[in-house]
Amino acid sequence: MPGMIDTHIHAPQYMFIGTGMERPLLEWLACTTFPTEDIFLDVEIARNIYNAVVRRTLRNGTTTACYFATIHTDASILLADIASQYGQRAFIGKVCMDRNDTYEKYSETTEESIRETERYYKSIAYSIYKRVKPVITPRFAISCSEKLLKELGKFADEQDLHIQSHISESPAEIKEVLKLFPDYKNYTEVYNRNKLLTNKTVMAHGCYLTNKELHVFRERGTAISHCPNSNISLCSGHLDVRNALNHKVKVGLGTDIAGGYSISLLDTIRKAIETSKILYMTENSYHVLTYKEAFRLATLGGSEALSIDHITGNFEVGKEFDALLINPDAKDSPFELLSPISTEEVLQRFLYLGDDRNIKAVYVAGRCVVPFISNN
Ligand SMILES: Nc1nc2[nH]cnc2c(=O)[nH]1
Ligand SMILES: [Zn+2]
Repeated sequence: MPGMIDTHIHAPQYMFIGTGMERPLLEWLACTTFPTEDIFLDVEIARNIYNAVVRRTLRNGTTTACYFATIHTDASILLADIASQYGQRAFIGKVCMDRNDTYEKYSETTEESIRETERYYKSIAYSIYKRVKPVITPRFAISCSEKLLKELGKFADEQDLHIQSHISESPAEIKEVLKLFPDYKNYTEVYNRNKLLTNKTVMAHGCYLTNKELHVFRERGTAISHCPNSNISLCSGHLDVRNALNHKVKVGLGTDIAGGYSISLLDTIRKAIETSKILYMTENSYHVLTYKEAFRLATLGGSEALSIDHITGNFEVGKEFDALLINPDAKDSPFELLSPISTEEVLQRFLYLGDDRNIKAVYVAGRCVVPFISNN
């Protein structure tokens, strides 16, 4: 099958995956996330965690990952180096934040953030990495001044770069954004007026976007990364994917490690279907996401979200070969194939029950990357 695409994952947060999800978003950021990310100033800690996260994502069939790193430029460059060594297709952002009232230690000055983003960009863009690209990464509106947003939007525009951030994830977050940006009519406008919504932008979550805001997303060609595990784990809300798709907004899937606790896009597929079933239970006219639609979101949908659907996402002739070799009958498989079943049923069973034990090999651009090619 085609390789899967994680359109939103925080590499440093792999350090505390599966723990600390008792608090809602803003408290979770202040108490768990910022203190952990802060220690990535130490590149040896970063090396250890980044090696582990790249290996684990690849083994689970993530051929393309769109990563947030931390505010630290050198550790972010190291993540790019590790992804490249293992042969993963990756978009990697040095995180920008010049405002952090909840954990002041973990922030930059506006000038530092801009200067370091340029240094980071140059280091990746002029490197030998063929399939690792830099992403302009304002963390979210709460952690950025208007000046920083404007400068980052300008820089992304000048260099024609990818952009990633978070939007409308939780009610408390939205309330804070509207308080900090009183001259803007909604959250979407904060990014749009600062040139941060383009057809190379991926915004995570979007649970509370209004139809008017979705319309702007459609007009700009901006994508949403649907992160259902995280949305549930942090009690943030639900994205109505059907409505986003009906508005012709590009949608991909994201694990959002470690707001989400599973690194596997198979889990994200399941949670996306389950979220849509929850919405159906409150509104019977709702059309539940089918497993085929969720499979598409994890593959071609992700490539559309990242504007790389001319390169990857399915097996169309002319694209690069990003693929998984699945063995549904693996010796230690988590499911059986007892009665004769159709290929579609095998796929469905793998999507619902399979895991990395069924993924025998992973290819990126025709090169076998699992079993691993790097022995870091
Ligand atoms: N889920 C999630 N939302 C955020 N909003 C700003 N930063 C983050 C983050 O690290 N994770
Ligand atoms: Zn996130």
